[in-house]
Amino acid sequence: SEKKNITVKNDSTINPEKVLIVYLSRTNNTKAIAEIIQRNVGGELVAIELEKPYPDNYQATVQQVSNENETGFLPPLKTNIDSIQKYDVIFIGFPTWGMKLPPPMKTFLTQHDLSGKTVIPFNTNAGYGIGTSFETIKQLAKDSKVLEGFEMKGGIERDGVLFVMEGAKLTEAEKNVKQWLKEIRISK
Ligand SMILES: Cc1cc2nc3c(=O)[nH]c(=O)nc-3n(C[C@H](O)[C@H](O)[C@H](O)COP(=O)(O)O)c2cc1C
Repeated sequence: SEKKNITVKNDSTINPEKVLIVYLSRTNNTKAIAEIIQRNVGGELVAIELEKPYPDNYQATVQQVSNENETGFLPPLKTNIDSIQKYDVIFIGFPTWGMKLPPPMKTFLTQHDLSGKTVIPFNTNAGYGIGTSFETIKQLAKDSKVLEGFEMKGGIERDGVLFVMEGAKLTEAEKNVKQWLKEIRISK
């Protein structure tokens, strides 16, 4: 069988089987980026699901997330990756929530030992950017090598703009992701 390898900055080569792409996505924009990464790099794609999903209502979710951030509550996950040791490269995707890393991603980073691994963040947001999310990843994955992350504008749920990653926007996303992967020297 044909073995495909991807290259990282330090010249080591890794098997796509050692790549995990884990993501949180409410309206599927970050999911679309995760799928683009998988098409270009390979790897296993895993959606983060909660034991108790957030409300459908946007404002109620904003309020709940704000409370969780204030109290440091880590919402329990339904998703558990018990084979985390077999991965060397972990892409971590999420939307910006309240200009922060969404609480479920804090749960994920707290519950999995990523020391010695390469961690690569990616994000979509409503146009206000990543906030403190990438910084928080560096703090929570302090023994990992955290590479330069990817971000782009996705939906604006507040204004009723949900999924946007189709047509010209999807083409733009594909172009941007490919460019970023080249910059961080991750290629098939
Ligand atoms: C609870 C909540 C809070 C949000 N807070 C922000 C924010 O602070 N800044 C921002 O740019 N977008 C914010 N957004 C918008 C999302 O980041 C944006 O729509 C993103 O593309 C959604 O990704 P998804 O489709 O993968 O869920 C928020 C969305 C939700 C649901």
